[in-house]
Amino acid sequence: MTPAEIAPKDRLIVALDLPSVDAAEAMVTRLGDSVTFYKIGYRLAYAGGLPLVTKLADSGKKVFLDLKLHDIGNTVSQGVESITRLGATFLTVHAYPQTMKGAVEGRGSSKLKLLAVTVLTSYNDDDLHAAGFRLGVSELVEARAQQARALGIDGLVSSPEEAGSLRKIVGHKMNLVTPGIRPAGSATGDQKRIMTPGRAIAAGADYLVVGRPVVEASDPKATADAIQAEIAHALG
Ligand SMILES: O=C(O)c1cc(=O)[nH]c(=O)n1[C@@H]1O[C@H](COP(=O)(O)O)[C@@H](O)[C@H]1O
Repeated sequence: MTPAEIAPKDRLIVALDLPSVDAAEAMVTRLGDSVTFYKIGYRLAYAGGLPLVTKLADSGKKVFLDLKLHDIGNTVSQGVESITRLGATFLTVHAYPQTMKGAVEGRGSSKLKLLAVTVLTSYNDDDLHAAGFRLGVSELVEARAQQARALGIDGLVSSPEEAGSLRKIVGHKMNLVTPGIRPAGSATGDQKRIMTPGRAIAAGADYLVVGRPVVEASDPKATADAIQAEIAHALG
């Protein structure tokens, strides 16, 4: 989808990083109309949250299933084929060529959009070098974006810090989905490459993924509304 085709409200994706399906459903109820797009990741998926993907999708919400798949190509392909039946809008895989190729094969002609995770937002250059990588963050993000585009991946997950350079590489052919979002004054936690919601949109991000600043807020709905207002303001 081009930026103009994305409903402004859909640009905020709230990560339901909560311990149980009951807690996640209570949060969805609490957030009400303020949030249209939810992410289900490790914590909830491994706590029985996969059926919630279909339940939320059937209720009219959009779902980003964040399983960050990475395995031999055949296994990734078969896993993605199973996931196409859940009704998610987005699915993450790590941006390794064999993994991305397998995911594209498994997705087939379904409507599931594949996002490649370039370099996790908790990593900086030192973390990459410690993990054995030769390239720094910006070089590796760009190299992986080029490979993802060539393999038919639909979007990229990166920090908003890389949104400007990624847009030059992929134009509007791929969606840029950015975690590492921190409203002014909120705790950074383990994130290292962060931006405020407004700055991330101005930098060219299509979707903002926000977890703890919303789900751990004393008033999650008011926090989500404030982020939505910041996004709308940045979009002009
Ligand atoms: O794929 C992701 O969603 C992801 C990629 C990345 O590089 N960094 C990152 O933080 N995420 C996810 O985005 C969410 C961010 O959560 P908060 O740091 O609590 O806002 C978490 O669910 C992460 O798993």
